[in-house]
Amino acid sequence: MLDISDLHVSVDNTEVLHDINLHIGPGETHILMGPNGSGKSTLLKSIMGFDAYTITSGSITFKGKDLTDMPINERAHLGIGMMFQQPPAVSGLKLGKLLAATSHRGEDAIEALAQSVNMEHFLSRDVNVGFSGGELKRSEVLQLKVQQPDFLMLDEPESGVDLENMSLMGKEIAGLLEKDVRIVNRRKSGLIITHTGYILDYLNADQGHVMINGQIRCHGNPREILRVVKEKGYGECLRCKQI
Ligand SMILES: Nc1ncnc2c1ncn2[C@@H]1O[C@H](COP(=O)(O)OP(=O)(O)OP(=O)(O)O)[C@@H](O)[C@H]1O
Repeated sequence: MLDISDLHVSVDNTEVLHDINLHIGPGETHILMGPNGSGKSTLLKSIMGFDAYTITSGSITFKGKDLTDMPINERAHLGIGMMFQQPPAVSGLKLGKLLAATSHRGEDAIEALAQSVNMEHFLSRDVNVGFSGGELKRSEVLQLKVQQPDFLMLDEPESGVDLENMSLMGKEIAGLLEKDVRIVNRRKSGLIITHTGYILDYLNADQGHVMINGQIRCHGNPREILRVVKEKGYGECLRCKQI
């Protein structure tokens, strides 16, 4: 589904990502870990196609199509969706209007989806304006439920979410990734950035990757990576090729 080859990305003329290679097949969920400032969000935003992130060499291919010169809206149309670490607030635009404008769903269908994540009272509020940390994340999940992307990128879905809401979020994200569908029939894929690994309590991930200083330095079993990082820190990921 997603193929990244020899990717180099610059921000403000400074190279942030160096020689990234990543393959995510249909139905697979991958976890991305790494220290603060190592380039994880930069990778997600480069895949989404934000202007500030310049691909200086290498390629990103999604469903066989080269994304390099494709605008964000076309990438979203092709099936890429993203939950931001810090979603932007949009004054003057109601959440309900945004959801109606970005989908073919009617008011009743949007209301039902909003109820499923306890967000029905937020449809008449400006997008993300004054939302609490947990409300922001539920708003992002709601937008993804409306979009139903084939490839989900989640940037720290656990941050700012209380335990009760984490359970709701975890189950919703597992649903978006079709974890209830048999693996041979599952088509939805995901790439999830996590520092804590709490999301792994709600869904199985197939692969884990560790990014350090703009390079993916380690691949392996996500839970094993989490255990080693908790016990020994990211330095261990530089010492071993494969956890
Ligand atoms: N728009 C930008 N302008 C300048 N520098 C940027 C920009 N975006 C990212 N960077 C820099 O690129 C580096 C990687 O940032 P990024 O947000 O990708 O890290 P991260 O691994 O997601 O970190 P964290 O775990 O703290 O969220 C950082 O040094 C950051 O300051």
